[in-house]
Amino acid sequence: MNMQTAPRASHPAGKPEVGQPHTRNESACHDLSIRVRDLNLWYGESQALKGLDIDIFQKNVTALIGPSGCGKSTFLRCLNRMNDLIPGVRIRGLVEMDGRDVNAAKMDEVALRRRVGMVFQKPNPFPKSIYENVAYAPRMHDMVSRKPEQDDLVEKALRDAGLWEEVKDKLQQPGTSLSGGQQQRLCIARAIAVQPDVILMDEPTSALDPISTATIEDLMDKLKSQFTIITVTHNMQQAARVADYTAFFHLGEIIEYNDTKTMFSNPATRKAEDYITGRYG
Ligand SMILES: Nc1ncnc2c1ncn2[C@@H]1O[C@H](COP(=O)(O)OP(=O)(O)OP(=O)(O)O)[C@@H](O)[C@H]1O
Repeated sequence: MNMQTAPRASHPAGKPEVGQPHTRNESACHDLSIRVRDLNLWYGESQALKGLDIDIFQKNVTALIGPSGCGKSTFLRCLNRMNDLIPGVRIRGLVEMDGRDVNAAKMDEVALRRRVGMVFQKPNPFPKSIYENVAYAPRMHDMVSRKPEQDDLVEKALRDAGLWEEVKDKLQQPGTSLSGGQQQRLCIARAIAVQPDVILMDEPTSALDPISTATIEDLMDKLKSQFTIITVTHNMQQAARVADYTAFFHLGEIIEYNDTKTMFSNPATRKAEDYITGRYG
């Protein structure tokens, strides 16, 4: 890992105050993908995110960990404005992607969601063929005009998602006819087909068997050369295996954020240590 790109604690001398996130040195931000400052979110009267500060780096895997209900999925949805679809949600604070305010009135939400793909816990292919699952969005975004171009794009996305060899002879079969692990790779192919900058993954392997899980983890490792990946996981071994950086959430706050190796070998806060070692949550 390039240490210049590693997140540094805002308190490099030692342990930060509990509740005070580590954030990266702002002077070296050439590889920054997402910058979040003082992000707060309320569902009605209930505050789910409290003053989040975090920098997320391009072409790395960042894992979001923490006990159930601490705000990981809510935070993920702030990055592609999916919370806008939930009635009663109020958001205050800054989310910048490549220097542009995601919540600005002039931000085109459709364009934003093209740049920020999402993969969910439960594989959710469209009720269409394998081919159409991948081809649909690029066509909608006018990324392809001719059929051969579209065929190439579908093949590339399926290859990049590690699924091509398994489906190349049955592209017209329904996406739902695949196994759960294959469906999840199809959803990843669908997400990457529009060439996003960022892929959000919300517990992408929690519905999968260990072999499919390992396949997706290997895939994440490969895909990070092309995409910035942010993943929510309850599986500590998975975070340790796949993530370059890890953020520990607790009760709507980011308590600790660091490179994964440091987070798992030498957590700076007691809460993160207790969670990682299974003494909490
Ligand atoms: N649509 C919603 N309406 C109201 N409250 C919500 C909504 N979604 C989430 N919440 C609340 O916001 C808080 C954070 O939830 P969130 O789903 O973001 O946590 P999480 O860390 O992803 O949890 P889990 O690990 O169980 O998926 C919880 O208290 C939850 O009940």
